[in-house]
Amino acid sequence: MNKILEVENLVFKYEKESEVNQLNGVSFSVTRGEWVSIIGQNGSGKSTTARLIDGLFEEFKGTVKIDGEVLTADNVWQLRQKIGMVFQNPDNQFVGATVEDDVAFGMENQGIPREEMIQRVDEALAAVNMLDFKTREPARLSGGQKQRVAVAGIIALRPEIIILDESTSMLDPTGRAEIMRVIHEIKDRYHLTVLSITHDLDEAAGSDRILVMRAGEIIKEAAPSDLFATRENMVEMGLDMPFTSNLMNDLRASGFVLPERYLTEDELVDFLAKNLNK
Ligand SMILES: Nc1ncnc2c1ncn2[C@@H]1O[C@H](COP(=O)(O)OP(=O)(O)OP(=O)(O)O)[C@@H](O)[C@H]1O
Repeated sequence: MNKILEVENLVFKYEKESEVNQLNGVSFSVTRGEWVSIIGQNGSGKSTTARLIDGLFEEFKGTVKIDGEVLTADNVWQLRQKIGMVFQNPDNQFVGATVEDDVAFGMENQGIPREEMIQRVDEALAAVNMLDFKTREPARLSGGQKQRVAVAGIIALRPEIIILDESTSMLDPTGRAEIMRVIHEIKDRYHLTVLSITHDLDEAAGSDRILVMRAGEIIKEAAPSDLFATRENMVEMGLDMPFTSNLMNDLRASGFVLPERYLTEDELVDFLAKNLNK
């Protein structure tokens, strides 16, 4: 299998003097084209892991391999071009005077020709439904609109790995689903890899694989259907269940016979539509 990302035994702490590590031996790998979600309680080390992969910390133990190359202080700028990271707070990533400048910014740094840049800016803004805001000032947008523009900036760059760190947390459920659909489409079209940190379990349910973090460690790695199969599993890890799992449990309690496995929202709707009409 072609591994685009391999992380081995990462140990990291923010403060040298501290006795507590924020990452305590994190290891996992991601195959090219995969969509992997990281979930876990607040403070479990999800964002720290993502930042470390993006080369934002110099001092850590363990190795990060991107596209087969070990990340070092010497190649961080070159390897970082393969990664497009969308942070939780979009305010920290706006640099341009207008939305279009902003989306173009990363491409300018990569020396992409002007004609192609203009085309990609329009394409990316259209994908996130923000084309009408092209000449607006980013600072005046709402939190959700800023997140859309931040996603457009990354889509336009077409990095090999997209890392989403709670990148849709300011959007309402419809907006969130819309952006996720766009990222899924882009991912498939350009065969990208996605690593997504999220608190939204319904979103995580759409991934190929889920990593669960607790106290700086990965405590579980599973396909969504296996992870969400039992409530005990999730409760034990201090997590809730996705919406459909909770709904399925309630329906079972009222006497409905449902499949044992986890169903996505669409699958559950289909199942109920077929079986309620009988
Ligand atoms: N800049 C920092 N300096 C010191 N400690 C930090 C810093 N950033 C995060 N931490 C601590 O590191 C630990 C892991 O934080 P991290 O943000 O990686 O967790 P997380 O799982 O992403 O949480 P959340 O879901 O709340 O975003 C937490 O205890 C946090 O308080």
